[in-house]
Amino acid sequence: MTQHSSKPTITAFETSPDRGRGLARDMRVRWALEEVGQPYDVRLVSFAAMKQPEHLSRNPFGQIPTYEEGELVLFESGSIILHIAERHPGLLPAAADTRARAITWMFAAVSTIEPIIIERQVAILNEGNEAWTKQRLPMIEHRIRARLGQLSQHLGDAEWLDGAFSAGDLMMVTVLRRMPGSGLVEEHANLAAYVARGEARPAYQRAFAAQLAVFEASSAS
Ligand SMILES: N[C@@H](CCC(=O)N[C@@H](CSCc1ccc([N+](=O)[O-])cc1)C(=O)NCC(=O)O)C(=O)O
Repeated sequence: MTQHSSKPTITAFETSPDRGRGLARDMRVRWALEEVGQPYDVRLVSFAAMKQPEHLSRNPFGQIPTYEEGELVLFESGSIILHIAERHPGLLPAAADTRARAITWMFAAVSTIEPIIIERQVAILNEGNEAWTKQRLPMIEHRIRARLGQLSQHLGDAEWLDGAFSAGDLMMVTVLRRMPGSGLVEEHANLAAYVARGEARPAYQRAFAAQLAVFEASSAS
C-alpha cells in the first residue's frame, strides 16, 4: 500500500452559506482528521473558483470538500474519510467484521439517511415558493420520520451505532445535524443524545472551531 507522508490539503468554502454552523461537508473531513490527529491545510475556494478548471481538476462536479495528499487527489467526503481511516487508527476498528459493519454505517448515512434529508432542504430552500411544496414537504418529512424511527430503534440505549465510535458514527452525526431547528431528530431522545455525544467529542469541537473561524474571518472582512 502506498504510504503518503505529506500534510494533506482539503478545500472548503471561502464563505460558507451555513454561516459557520458546520453543516457543509468539509466539517466531516475536518472532524475525521482531528479524530486521527492528522494536521491539515485548507484551501478556501469561492463559489466562482469551484467551477473553474483548477478546482474541476480536483472535483469534476465543482464541489467541496476535496483532499490532496502528495500526488493523490480525492473528492466525495465519504471516500476521503475512508481513505483517512484506512491510514490512521481511530476511525475504523481493526477487526475485519467490525470494520466492515462500521463501513456499512458510513454508506447507510450517505445512501439511506442523507438523501431524504437533502430532499427536505431542497424543498424548503429551492422549491419553497412552488405551489406543490405545501403538499410535498409533509410527504418528505413522513419519509424522514420513518428512517429516523428505524435508526432510533437500532441505536436503542447504545452510545454508538455498533460498539466503539467509528467513521460510521461520524458520518451519521453530520447527516443528522443537517436539519437544525426542524425538531425531527429531537422527536427521538436517543438520537438527540447521540448527536450531542458526537458534538461533545474534543475532535469535533476542534473541527467545528476551525470551520467557524473561517466563516467569522470571511464575514469580518
Ligand atoms: N457527495 C459530495 C457532496 C459535496 C457537496 O454537496 N458539496 C457542497 C457543499 S457541502 C453541502 C452543503 C452546502 C451548504 C450548506 N448550508 O447549510 O448552507 C450545507 C451543506 C458544495 O460544494 N456545494 C456547492 C456547489 O455544489 O456548487 C460529498 O459528500 O463530498
